[in-house]
Amino acid sequence: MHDAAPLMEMSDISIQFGLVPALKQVNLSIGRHEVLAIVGDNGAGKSTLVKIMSGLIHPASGTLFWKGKEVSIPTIRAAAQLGIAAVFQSQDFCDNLDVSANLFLGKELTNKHLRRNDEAMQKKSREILHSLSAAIRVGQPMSSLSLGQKQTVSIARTLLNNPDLILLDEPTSSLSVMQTAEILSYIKRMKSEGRSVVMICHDLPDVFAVADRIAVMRQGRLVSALNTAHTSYETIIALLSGMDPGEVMNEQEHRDALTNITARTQALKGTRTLPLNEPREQESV
Ligand SMILES: Nc1ncnc2c1ncn2[C@@H]1O[C@H](COP(=O)(O)OP(=O)(O)OP(=O)(O)O)[C@@H](O)[C@H]1O
Repeated sequence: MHDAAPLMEMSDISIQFGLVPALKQVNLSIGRHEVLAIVGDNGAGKSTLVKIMSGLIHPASGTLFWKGKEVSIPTIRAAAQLGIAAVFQSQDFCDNLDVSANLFLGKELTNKHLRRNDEAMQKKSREILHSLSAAIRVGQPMSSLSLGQKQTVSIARTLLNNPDLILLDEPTSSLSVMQTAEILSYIKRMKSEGRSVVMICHDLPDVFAVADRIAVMRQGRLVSALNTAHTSYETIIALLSGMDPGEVMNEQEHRDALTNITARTQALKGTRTLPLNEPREQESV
């Protein structure tokens, strides 16, 4: 494994559902300690891409690298073993159980007599919620939680295995302004703990509030992946609406986007070390 390699690299990833090409030769890297937002219209391929990262579906072609090493991610369990955890939109909770029991749903801790160890689960749940600064009591019934608090529990669940990469599918959709602010603060906190986060998001203010880079997808292609600090709402909207990257990017964006692919390939082969903050483009068309 190469410490300087990106956390994950997706190279030439394609997949088709029947006659529908959902992803077409997508090249995308996820840096260490990076928040990457994926934006795009309905059907652009965002969820499919994230499902491939999470082991839910498998690409028809292309290669995945994890910390510089080629991997396949055939199952969610394989993803978890690598250090990848995901929150998808439909989360199953048991409303009759408390927060701690829901956090450990399907992964219950047991004592030496193989009985469920509620005390240990509550202790760990408290630690995780505290690490997020979430104001939720572990003994609270799930049914008493707001939508935002349920989303918090979903995110807390991902932290059980101490993952390096957390995948969030529209984590702020349907949330109030305050709830959204809370979820965004958790994303920042996870990054500050050294994790990387990939989030699919339709809301550009949320994207600009937390993302280090923004990957724009359209019709199964990655149009561009831009440093948030060097781009604007106008550029992202223009890319989303189908304009050519060359037409809408400013000089700095161009510089980011043109960082040469050879360096990236050399880094993958271990022959050159890319600094972590160096943009890893061309992650585009
Ligand atoms: N299981 C599937 N079977 C058939 N077609 C699928 C399947 N999953 C996705 N697709 C198709 O693949 C394309 C990409 O879908 P995907 O869900 O990845 O897009 P998306 O960008 O996440 O869209 P949305 O924002 O609406 O969730 C779409 O045309 C979609 O209809």
